[in-house]
Amino acid sequence: MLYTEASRILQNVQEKKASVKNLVLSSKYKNKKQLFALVCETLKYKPILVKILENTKLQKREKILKSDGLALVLVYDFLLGKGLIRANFKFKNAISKHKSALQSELARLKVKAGIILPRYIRVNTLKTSVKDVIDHFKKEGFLQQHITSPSYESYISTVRSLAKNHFLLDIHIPELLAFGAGTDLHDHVLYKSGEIIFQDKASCIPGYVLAPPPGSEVMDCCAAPGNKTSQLAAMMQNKGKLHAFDKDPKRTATMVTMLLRSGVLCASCENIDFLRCDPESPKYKDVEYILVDPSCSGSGIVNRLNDMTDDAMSTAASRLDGLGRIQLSILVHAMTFPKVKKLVYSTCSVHQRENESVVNRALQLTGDHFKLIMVMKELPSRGKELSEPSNGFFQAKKCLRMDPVSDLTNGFFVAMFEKRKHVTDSVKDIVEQSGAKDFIHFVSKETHVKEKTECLKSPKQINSHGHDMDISENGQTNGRKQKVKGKKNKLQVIKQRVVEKTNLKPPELKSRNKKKQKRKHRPVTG
Ligand SMILES: C[S@@+](CC[C@H](N)C(=O)[O-])C[C@H]1O[C@@H](n2cnc3c(N)ncnc32)[C@H](O)[C@@H]1O
Repeated sequence: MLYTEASRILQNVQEKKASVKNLVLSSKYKNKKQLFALVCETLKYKPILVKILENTKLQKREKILKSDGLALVLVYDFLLGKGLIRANFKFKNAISKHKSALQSELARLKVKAGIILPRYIRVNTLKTSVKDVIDHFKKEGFLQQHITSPSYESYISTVRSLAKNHFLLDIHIPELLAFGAGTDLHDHVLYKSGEIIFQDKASCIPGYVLAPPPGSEVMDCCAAPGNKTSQLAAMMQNKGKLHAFDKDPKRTATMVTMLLRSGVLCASCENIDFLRCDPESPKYKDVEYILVDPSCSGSGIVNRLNDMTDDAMSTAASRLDGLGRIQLSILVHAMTFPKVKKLVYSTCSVHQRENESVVNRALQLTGDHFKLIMVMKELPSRGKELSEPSNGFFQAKKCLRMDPVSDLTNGFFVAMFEKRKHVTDSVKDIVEQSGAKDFIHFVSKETHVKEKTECLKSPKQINSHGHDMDISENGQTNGRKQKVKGKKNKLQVIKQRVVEKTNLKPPELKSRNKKKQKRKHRPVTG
């Protein structure tokens, strides 16, 4: 029923009869969340699924798959979704007979798009040593490869040619091993015991360059599921204090489990919104190192097959601007912690709006209190200059970009800041004067309301309590709709106040400085 219903909806969407949302809501299928997700994901991957169907001639071979919609949803779920666990025998059989043809066609298309990455593992030095792990793999028959010359080209070509049972000790990150693409170590004893951690090379760089020494006090603002947190703890040799925050309760719980398995003892995990965390609190008065790795569009992540899909949603300018606003508030908020001296900002996005633009604005909003530090100058992919940097001194080249084609990692961005030594004013005052504090306050509220609204709009919430709900025409429950309306009104009031006080609409803060200098600051509350 799920697959036939999803197929019917796909067909209707194709014929432009109605929107996915309306078709799902009017469907008789009970689990709207499941149906909505299946249709949306199939649509997202449609271009690659169509190619797979054409090249394997599946529809000609299996009469049951004559309908395009049904073939698409089944192949999607088999290759990229939940693996047809909800399908009946007829459907499962029709697809699994062609398992190897389908899988190799998917792999072939990935290779063609040049997006096959090696399998990177980070050795967890809290539990073992690089030497012991290498010896372990060698004993199991894996072959260690070595680069033939110290050049980056030689390194990349060695990584590119790694076979499944080959591995290389990375030349940049000392605890990192690269294995040939397709090496599956999920059942490996070292993974299960937390001695090795799956972590893309690019994602190891923020922690590596932040390099908190043992005994230091560190903050990981957006920490779950905790890969970078455990790396930071390893660099600190479990000595010192590591505050790990995440606002998502489920992800925080996953992080706690993951950190326990990794032998992390110096971290305290809190399920909180970092924007509501008070920099003046005595709890954080000694924090000197901060990692800011906020939510982003994920457009750099290769496994999502972004290059091969029509993922217009993820790149819509308005969505990127929204993300950029949140990322900027988190970064600037982190900069206001009184003792911070080194700060790293990272995303797995390829968009300037989430990367260089955020860095540029953060520098602007915090006066000359922070300077950009060159991130790993030995790596060739650098930040991209903005066409219109809003201040003169922004040097994008100091930031690092990692690129799937030239660096064999996910697309990634890293910027590093250092607090200037000569500054005497507190960054908090500067941020208040520049209007950024009002802005952060606004974004925090806006995100909160948006999240509530999104929850209501999504079919997930319609069914989430497991009982029939009073679904109105547009799919929202009447009582909950009222509540959101109330929250939205409240947000409008806050926005109005920010606009009145700052004479601009968040996030356009450029002219704020001049105007603010003429007036005395009155912080916005509420
Ligand atoms: C890119 S992920 C972090 C990945 C993590 N650093 C790692 O390496 O495993 C971003 C995380 O930020 C969290 N997040 C987003 N906004 C936040 C906020 N205002 N306060 C705390 N956590 C936040 C999200 O819940 C998400 O888990």
